[in-house]
Amino acid sequence: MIASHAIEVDDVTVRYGRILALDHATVRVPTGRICALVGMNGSGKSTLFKTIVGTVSPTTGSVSLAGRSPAAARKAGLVGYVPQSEDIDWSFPMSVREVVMTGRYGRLGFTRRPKKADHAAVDEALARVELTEYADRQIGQLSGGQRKRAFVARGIAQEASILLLDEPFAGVDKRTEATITTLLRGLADSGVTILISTHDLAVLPELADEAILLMRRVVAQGDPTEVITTENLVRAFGLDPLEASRERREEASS
Ligand SMILES: Nc1ncnc2c1ncn2[C@@H]1O[C@H](COP(=O)(O)OP(=O)(O)OP(=O)(O)O)[C@@H](O)[C@H]1O
Repeated sequence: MIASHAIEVDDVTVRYGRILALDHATVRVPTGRICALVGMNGSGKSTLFKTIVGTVSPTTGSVSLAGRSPAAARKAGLVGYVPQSEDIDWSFPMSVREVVMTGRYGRLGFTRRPKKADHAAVDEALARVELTEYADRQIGQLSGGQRKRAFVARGIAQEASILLLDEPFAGVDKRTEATITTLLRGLADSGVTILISTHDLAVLPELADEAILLMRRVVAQGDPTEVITTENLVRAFGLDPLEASRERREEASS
């Protein structure tokens, strides 16, 4: 049976020593939907991802992915994770093709030797993100937007049924943003469940079926137009959003 919610996060609290990063957060993402996770710096977005992937253990609550624990889901290759760019060592001597092939590792078996089907899956994933001509470049020799697309290709090659993307639009231009959005919509339409963290409220109407506002706890979750209200933004960001963007402009120009 297919679970109606591919991602179920129940009452999860995470502490790093004395820092409370997530406070009794409950999140549900329906199968085949795109859900945007919105929150200010330090609101717990990456921590939520790490808890879902299973690299951070909650002090309260639990996570279920298509009915499995994070460890079991990871072992079964159900979850693809596109981390923040800062979390990746771009000087690592790996080509784009090799990075995308790491998405197949869970399927390669004992010998770790890719078969014809694995090469075909990697070629197809590279084509879908329009990186075929960059396949043999070292990953550090890509632009910011191409780097994001390389990791999205890894998730596609993995044939993950749950895809987590941490800030995929940070530092990318409008064209790449549109390419990634179209690609994600196609994946969701084929049944992949997608959770994306973003600061960019402007992408939400095009991108997301659902939105979650996070401020250590879940301030609101649901239809983006109902979640992204001035009242909720003030609760999540602590400032009137117009005021916040004015402050950011002033900071940038000073
Ligand atoms: N390994 C860690 N050790 C201690 N504190 C941490 C650790 N990782 C995160 N934190 C703290 O936990 C809180 C939540 O951090 P997290 O990275 O989840 O936020 P975020 O919403 O992803 O932020 P950003 O938008 O800046 O990436 C912050 O106060 C952060 O300083």
